[in-house]
Amino acid sequence: MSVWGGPGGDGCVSFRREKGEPMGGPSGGNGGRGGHVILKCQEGINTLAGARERVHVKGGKGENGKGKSLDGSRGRDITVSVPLGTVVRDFDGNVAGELTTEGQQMVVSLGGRGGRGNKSFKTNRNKAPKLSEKGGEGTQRWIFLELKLVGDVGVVGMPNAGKSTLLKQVTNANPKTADYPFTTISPNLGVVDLEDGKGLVLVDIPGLIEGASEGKGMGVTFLRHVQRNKVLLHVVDGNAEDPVGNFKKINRELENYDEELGKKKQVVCVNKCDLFPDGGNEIIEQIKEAAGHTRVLKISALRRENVKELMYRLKQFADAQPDVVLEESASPKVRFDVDNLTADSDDFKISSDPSYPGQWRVEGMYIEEVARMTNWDYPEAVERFSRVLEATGVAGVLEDRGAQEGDLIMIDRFDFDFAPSKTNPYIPIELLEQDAEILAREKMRNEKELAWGRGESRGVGEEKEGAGQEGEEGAFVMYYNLDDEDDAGSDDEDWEEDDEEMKAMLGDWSAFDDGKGDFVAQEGDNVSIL
Ligand SMILES: Nc1nc2c(ncn2[C@@H]2O[C@H](COP(=O)(O)OP(=O)(O)OP(=O)(O)O)[C@@H](O)[C@H]2O)c(=O)[nH]1
Ligand SMILES: [Mg+2]
Repeated sequence: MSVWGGPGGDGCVSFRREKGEPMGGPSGGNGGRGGHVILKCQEGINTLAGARERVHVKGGKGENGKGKSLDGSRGRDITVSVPLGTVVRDFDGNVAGELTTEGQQMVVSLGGRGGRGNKSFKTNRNKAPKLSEKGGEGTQRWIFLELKLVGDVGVVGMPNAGKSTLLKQVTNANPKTADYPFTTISPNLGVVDLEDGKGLVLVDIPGLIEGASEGKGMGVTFLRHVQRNKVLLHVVDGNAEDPVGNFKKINRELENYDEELGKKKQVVCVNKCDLFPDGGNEIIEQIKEAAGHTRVLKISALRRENVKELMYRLKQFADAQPDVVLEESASPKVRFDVDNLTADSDDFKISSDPSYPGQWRVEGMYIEEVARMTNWDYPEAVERFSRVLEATGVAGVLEDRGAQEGDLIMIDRFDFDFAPSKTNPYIPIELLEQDAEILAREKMRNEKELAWGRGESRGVGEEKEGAGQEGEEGAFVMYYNLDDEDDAGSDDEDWEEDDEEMKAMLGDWSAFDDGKGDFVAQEGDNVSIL
């Protein structure tokens, strides 16, 4: 399944315009974050079929920020319901986690961050910032879902031994049974209702043959399903040519597949005893000897002989065994809920090819994401990006490696000229701290949201791809509010006092004006940017 977090909404650049206050403060709202893609564990779903139908799942787009300091709303989270026991892996097969309890959620793809609007860039140094960020892209990845059947007892044995027949007779399941090997091609789960109200969950898997642990037959793919069962029920066809030999073969395969599986406690039933001329006692004795224990019972699955007795003994035995904790599920190897901006900003790589002098490729999750979120239409944003290059140390390393002014720098899909002397590194550390603060806040909010089980009310029926609220195109919004008295001076009170200073700072802002403003930058105007 390809999962793709929705893109974040773009931040907006706007300034308040009000009667008597032609130049209000910056009021461009932040874009909303894109919708996450979330897997949610739900009882009552028994297969991954629903999830499998959905090859591409994409979170909703965050709404763009608007004028009047209005932040865009968040893109819609998309929740995909999965059954209990779903294991989630990345493209390379690394386990990212496992969903085992009702309501448990896992973010498999984060929505992109909302871009900051210009109000967020306002500082004492720059009270009229003319830049905003673009919304971040959501992470896209392929994930693989696999259902680990969670049962008490794994039923193993040769093909045609009667495993499915037994399941059919004692549980609510109705698997196919037939007089040929490999009738069962995928695992079946059945619950035995024992009279005292307790249930016993049996997992019936396809028959195993010699060499199964090396991939022969079809059993090997299913052996991992029984790895977590507390107990194995080994079904032996007592009517086969060599029941004891078969019994040993299966045990060898289990052991070869996984040492732990080989050691797992077994209960053995010798099936089809209705066909034994001598009642099968001899076979029972031989198997007890081969097994090294006495948990061996003869039954006839078809005639339900001794079957109830077997189930009670199984239940008793299973209850006495400790729960199985598989190492794999205990420690996920990859995480899906981290985004690029929470990556370490110092973690970047610079490469150059001697046959292309003057060209440098900079790679790093953090710096690439900042580049993608930079709105290159705003000179201030470009300037800001240069400063991020300095603050993260990228510019310094480039210089150390011999990069010259005018060299081509490539970051993600962006190319630009290296201009070390042009950038103006005011307090670059503050710049990163400001970013770090925003990120930390956002992260906390996300975590809280997920902890509260946001989206719990969303049913399966709503799992369509959400369009989200599509934001307006373009991040540039001029907001004129000449008549609205109520708003006057509501947020940016300090603005009035600084009016003259502002005019000077605004530089060429009037170029964007529709004629109502009358500020024209003069040579020598102090234009400060952060
Ligand atoms: N006479 C007799 N036949 C049985 C008994 N149990 C199962 N069978 C028959 O054995 C055949 C195989 O049974 P299945 O339950 O399909 O065997 P399986 O172990 O699930 O086989 P695979 O799914 O191929 O691994 C069927 O024709 C059953 O009717 C029994 O106790 N007595
Ligand atoms: Mg079967």
